[in-house]
Amino acid sequence: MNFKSIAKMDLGRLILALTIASVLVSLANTLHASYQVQRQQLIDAALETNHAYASKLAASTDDFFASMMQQLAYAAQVVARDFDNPALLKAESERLFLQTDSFNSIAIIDRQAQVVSHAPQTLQLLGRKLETRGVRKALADRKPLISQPYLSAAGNLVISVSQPVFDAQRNYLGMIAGTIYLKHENFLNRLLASHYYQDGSYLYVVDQQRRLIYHPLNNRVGTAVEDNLAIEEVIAGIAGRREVTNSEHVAMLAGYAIVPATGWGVVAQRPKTATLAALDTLMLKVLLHALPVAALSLVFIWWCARRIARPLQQLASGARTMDDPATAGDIRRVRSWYYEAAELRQAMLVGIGLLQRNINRLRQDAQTDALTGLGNRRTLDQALAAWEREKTPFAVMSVDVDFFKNVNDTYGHDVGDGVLRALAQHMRDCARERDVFCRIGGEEFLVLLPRTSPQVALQVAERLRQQVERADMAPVGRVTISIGIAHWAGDAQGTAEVFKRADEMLYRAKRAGRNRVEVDMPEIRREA
Ligand SMILES: Nc1nc2c(ncn2[C@@H]2O[C@H](COP(=O)(O)OP(=O)(O)OP(=O)(O)O)[C@@H](O)[C@H]2O)c(=O)[nH]1
Repeated sequence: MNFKSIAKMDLGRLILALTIASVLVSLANTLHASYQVQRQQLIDAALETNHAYASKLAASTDDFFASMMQQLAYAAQVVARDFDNPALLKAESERLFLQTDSFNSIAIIDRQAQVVSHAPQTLQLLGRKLETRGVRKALADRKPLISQPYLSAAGNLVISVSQPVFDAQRNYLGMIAGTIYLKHENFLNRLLASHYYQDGSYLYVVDQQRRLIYHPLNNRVGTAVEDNLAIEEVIAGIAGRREVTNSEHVAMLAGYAIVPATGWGVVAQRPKTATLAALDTLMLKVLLHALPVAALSLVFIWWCARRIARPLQQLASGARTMDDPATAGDIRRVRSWYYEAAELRQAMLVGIGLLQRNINRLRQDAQTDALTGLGNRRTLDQALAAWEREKTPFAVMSVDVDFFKNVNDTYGHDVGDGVLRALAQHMRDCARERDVFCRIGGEEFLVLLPRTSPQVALQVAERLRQQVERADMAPVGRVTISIGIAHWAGDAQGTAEVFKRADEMLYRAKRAGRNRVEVDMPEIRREA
């Protein structure tokens, strides 16, 4: 929309357009702000939830390991009483294996790394020397230990939890170890797998080497995860929450916590898209709730805009016809119910008053002969147009001062003007209100007498002639006039002819000796 088309808009439409624009902008702004706030809230809530959940699971896992340690410590005390008794070792290892489902296997190992008992028996490790890193480290350290993941003798990816076995004299006898097969079902992954949503949320556990201890995708267990800020922080001992990108390049909202017993990190995360999925529906609801009020306010504003614009529109249409006399009445009727419109109306009324007075004066000036104050040719034309239209019969008196040149020559032009003014006054005195007097040039005058018969016109002319003849026009003294009369009967014939005939009658009067009246009707002339 360019400036020209805006300039053609009326005030009501302008207010409405402005209001619609501002309502739309504020609606969009509200939606945008509300979208941003809701979005941030959803993200914060998801991060917080994941952090809380990761912390809870880290604590549960820690408890789980503490409980395992306790069980193994008790068993270590039992077997320490008679470490050379295979039946006792077997009974204790089977008890441990069967009584809880914490371990996938139990092994009792002497200080030469030889398996002296194990459960389940299907492992067939009895008498075998275990050279795994976990076993070597546990035997070397001689203290409670949770190992890093390693490949067991049976080829399973495992972690082992072990307690040293000391006899009553604090002699080191060996160790009792429980193993957890990371890729098999066990108590640990049952505990961790309880977190699994349909919306793509999941949880995983990494050790200090960034290796996955637990992951819902079993084949990823044992693999290392690189370039993940959440993992970097959690293995550095920092619990927290942040947005990360997972190995499949999906943006995730992650919360993470540390398992103190192992230094593992538990990471719970939810896809960002799933978290924000509800937002579009939420925004639609916000929009639907906001729309009725917005629509109602638009209707209300439209109504107000019309009421505000109406007096100005009426004043504007009045301004277009200020020269029309009816406009003042129209403007007076405008209901200017507010300050500016009332002021404008008042100013326009004053302006119209001035304009009308000026127009009337100009109109009058345009139709008035400046010297005599009688009408001029324009007045004549106007009257004729109306009478021709209405077929109004009229008589014409063509009046001319006799020997006026002598007056001018003898007394001067100014005195001549005075004579013309005096003559004009005599004409006014002799005629009626509705008659039209014009000075059409020099010392020639026309008097139009509507609805007047030639006889009556003759009487009027005679009265005028005699009055002028008797008047003392000092310093000139006596002045006479000659008059020619013609009549238009309101017939089809144009009025031009009647003036011609009135002129002819005037010249006839002049030729006949002046100071006379001649009528364009033979019978009347005879009477006269
Ligand atoms: N003072 C004055 N004289 C005017 C005006 N207009 C025309 N005249 C004069 O009127 C005179 C008209 O003279 P003429 O038309 O010759 O006729 P006349 O002397 O009146 O003689 P007749 O008409 O034949 O009786 C001229 O001298 C014009 O100069 C005017 O406005 N004022």
